[in-house]
Amino acid sequence: MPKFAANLTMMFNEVPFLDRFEAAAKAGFKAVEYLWPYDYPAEELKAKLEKYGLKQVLFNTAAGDVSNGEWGVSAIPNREADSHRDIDLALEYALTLGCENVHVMAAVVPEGEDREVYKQTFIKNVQYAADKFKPHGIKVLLEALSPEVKPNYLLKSQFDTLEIVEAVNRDNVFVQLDYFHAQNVDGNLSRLTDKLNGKFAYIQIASVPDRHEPDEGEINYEYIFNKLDEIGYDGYVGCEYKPRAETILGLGWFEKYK
Ligand SMILES: O=C(O)[C@H](O)C(=O)CO
Ligand SMILES: [Mg+2]
Repeated sequence: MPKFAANLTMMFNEVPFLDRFEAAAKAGFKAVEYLWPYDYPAEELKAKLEKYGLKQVLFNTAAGDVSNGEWGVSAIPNREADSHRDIDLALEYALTLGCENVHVMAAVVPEGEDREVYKQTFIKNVQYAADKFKPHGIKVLLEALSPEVKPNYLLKSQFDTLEIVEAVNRDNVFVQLDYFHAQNVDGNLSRLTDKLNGKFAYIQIASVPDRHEPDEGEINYEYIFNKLDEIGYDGYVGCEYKPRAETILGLGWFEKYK
């Protein structure tokens, strides 16, 4: 049976971020993910995790200058210093929070820029992250994002991500398989899961097309969860969805997995 993590960036928005740890624990979650921890001292977040008996299972490297269209810097040429600074900071937070997975964000490739240069830049920076994280048992996760969510992001298809994972050639680098993006871009989720088996170490879920709870839309998540059990997937499943209404009202799907 999958192990679920509440995404505190997208869920429980009824309360301020620091109160979402309690809300997630009260709702029955034992693990949490969120996009970025950097607005808070790591020790403050660690105290929340300990108080509510939660495991931190994922967060991202910094997004960069979002107001200027950035969504990750580790694939941007001539920004290696920023990338390594973000990776080092992520390592500090991961060690304090006891988090074993860090999603190293790539970058948006502006129109007219050479995607190949961005790709080669990303490979080198991911190797840096992998080598820094390895001694601490921390995995590097790489994720493709659908153009609907993030136009011109370097990684679009799950196979773009797999190509980078294989080129990086480190044993602690894996695909972060977000079925919402995978359905929007690649489809054929059952066969995709088989093809990526052994190459992914983290899953995220949301309905398609509306990115809500996994009990609606075109993905049969009950079937997917059974498939993950069949292949022996023992990682986490992040609930990276926008609740239709108040979060707790949409958690009926979760009852049987608590
Ligand atoms: O948006 C997503 O699906 C990613 O998981 C993320 O955290 C930032 O793009
Ligand atoms: Mg995701």
